[in-house]
Amino acid sequence: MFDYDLLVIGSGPGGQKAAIAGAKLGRRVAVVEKKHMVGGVCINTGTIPSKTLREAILYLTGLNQRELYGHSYRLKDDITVGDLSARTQHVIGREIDVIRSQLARNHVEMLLGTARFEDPHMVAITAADGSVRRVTAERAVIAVGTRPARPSTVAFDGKNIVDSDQILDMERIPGSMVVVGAGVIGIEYASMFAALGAKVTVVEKRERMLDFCDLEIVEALKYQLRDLAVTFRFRETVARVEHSNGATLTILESGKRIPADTVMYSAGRQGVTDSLDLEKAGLSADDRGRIKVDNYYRTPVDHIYAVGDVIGFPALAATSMEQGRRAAYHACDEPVVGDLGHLQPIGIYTIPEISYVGKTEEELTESNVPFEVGISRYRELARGAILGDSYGMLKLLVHAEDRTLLGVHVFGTGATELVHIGQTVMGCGGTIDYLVDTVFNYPTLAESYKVAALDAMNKMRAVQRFAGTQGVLEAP
Ligand SMILES: Cc1cc2nc3c(=O)[nH]c(=O)nc-3n(C[C@H](O)[C@H](O)[C@H](O)COP(=O)(O)OP(=O)(O)OC[C@H]3O[C@@H](n4cnc5c(N)ncnc54)[C@H](O)[C@@H]3O)c2cc1C
Ligand SMILES: NC(=O)c1ccc[n+]([C@@H]2O[C@H](COP(=O)([O-])OP(=O)(O)OC[C@H]3O[C@@H](n4cnc5c(N)ncnc54)[C@H](O)[C@@H]3O)[C@@H](O)[C@H]2O)c1
Repeated sequence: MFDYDLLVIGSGPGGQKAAIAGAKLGRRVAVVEKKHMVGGVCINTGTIPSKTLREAILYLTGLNQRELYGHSYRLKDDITVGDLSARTQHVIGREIDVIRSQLARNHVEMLLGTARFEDPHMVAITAADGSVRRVTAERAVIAVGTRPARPSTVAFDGKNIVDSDQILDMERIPGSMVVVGAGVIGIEYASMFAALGAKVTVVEKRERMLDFCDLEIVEALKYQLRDLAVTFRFRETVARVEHSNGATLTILESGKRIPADTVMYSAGRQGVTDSLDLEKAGLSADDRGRIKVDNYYRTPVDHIYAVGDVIGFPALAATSMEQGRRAAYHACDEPVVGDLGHLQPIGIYTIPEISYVGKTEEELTESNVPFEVGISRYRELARGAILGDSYGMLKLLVHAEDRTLLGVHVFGTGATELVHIGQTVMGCGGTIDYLVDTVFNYPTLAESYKVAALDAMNKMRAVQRFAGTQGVLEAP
């Protein structure tokens, strides 16, 4: 009766995984995507280019080697935009190939164009040449993602005043830069340009940045960024940006004026729902273009699901993929177990990187959970010395009574990988006894788990001693 069992709009991480999951369950599936955007924001303008850029910057500037070879060490003296974009384009091209091939071998049809609803089961797809094709589907998954939010008062020109998509097309590396908005995107790019030697000023209207992260770790990041000549202006709002002869002047509401070669806006993102004609499907979006869903990613129209950035927080490639898979399973009447729950990791690819899973100290204190902190510093690990990372740290938050692991916070080399050891222990309901009693490879950064677990254990023992319950800690 319908052309497809499942129609997915958008080929970002959410759309891809929804499509493949549907196909694996034997459904006839198609994905609609604009010709130049296969792979979504994730591959073309977001996660992949920014993470590749970071890697290219770390390699070419030699930043991570300077502790070992001296502060003037650089792999290349005059780093150009060409040096950086060569690597980015290589990785983007490769990832698009992988996605195309995965979709094709799972018999997912790719319909190139922009989709809009004509009714709850029919979508019109306008191709680049203006031709329109109509298809019907029993169920649909909306995975259209977001685009940068642009204040109407700012005259973006794509060269000196840019958003976080346009920064990837920069013609030269700026000598100075204002970053508006200290969210994840703003801070990641601020650290990259600072590593390249740009004088970066970050303007953020809130009191602190990355307020969902552990305070001590954010302070450590701020210290490292200040060391790279980043200036922070918190509780400040940009009033306007002036532009003349290839230079900019950012004027803050407080009256401060900041001259810079480039101003980059990273002040939030907006769901790409305005061209979907949602009302024809019986749906609507909020003022930030986001669609409301239930626990199964089902919109108020039962056979239409929405996943990824278009449904809002946490707006990560990592979670979007899993939301896509779960939505497709539900749409195809396949059981879905559990939810994404409290073990969702956060990875922030600043220089140095941050990652965490579970609770922060602030959250535990607010909810009166007694906890102990175990810390390991990379500078005391042999692997830290070998790598030349003296600032990294791993922090474990441990329940003071049953010794279960409540949170893992990592700062420094490999943080986004290391966090998964703690996530696994937490997922299995493990205690730090496991980490204390396990042998880790040496020399590794993973060893930091044992060092931090021992630190927490020693602190808890000190409390026990004081309380007069000397002796071996009892297993919970
Ligand atoms: C600079 C930056 C860095 C990031 N870094 C990370 C990171 O390190 N880790 C992480 O987990 N996440 C990161 N993210 C977030 C991550 O990129 C997003 O969470 C993820 O891409 C969202 O996936 P999605 O499935 O919602 O779709 P998206 O990747 O947003 O793609 C949506 C697709 O839908 C298409 N589309 C929209 N409307 C239509 C229509 N009407 N018809 C057809 N197609 C349509 C678009 O063309 C687009 O290709 C970053 C984002 C940015 C911007
Ligand atoms: N490593 C990662 O996982 C990663 C990397 C990049 C982006 N992302 C995702 O992309 C999404 C978007 O990120 P984002 O950083 O653009 O948005 P955001 O909403 O997280 O941050 C925007 C920041 O800009 C500030 N701001 C807004 N207007 C301002 C103004 N006029 N002056 C000064 N400050 C202003 C806000 O207070 C806020 O702190 C996030 O949800 C994030 O999860 C994830």
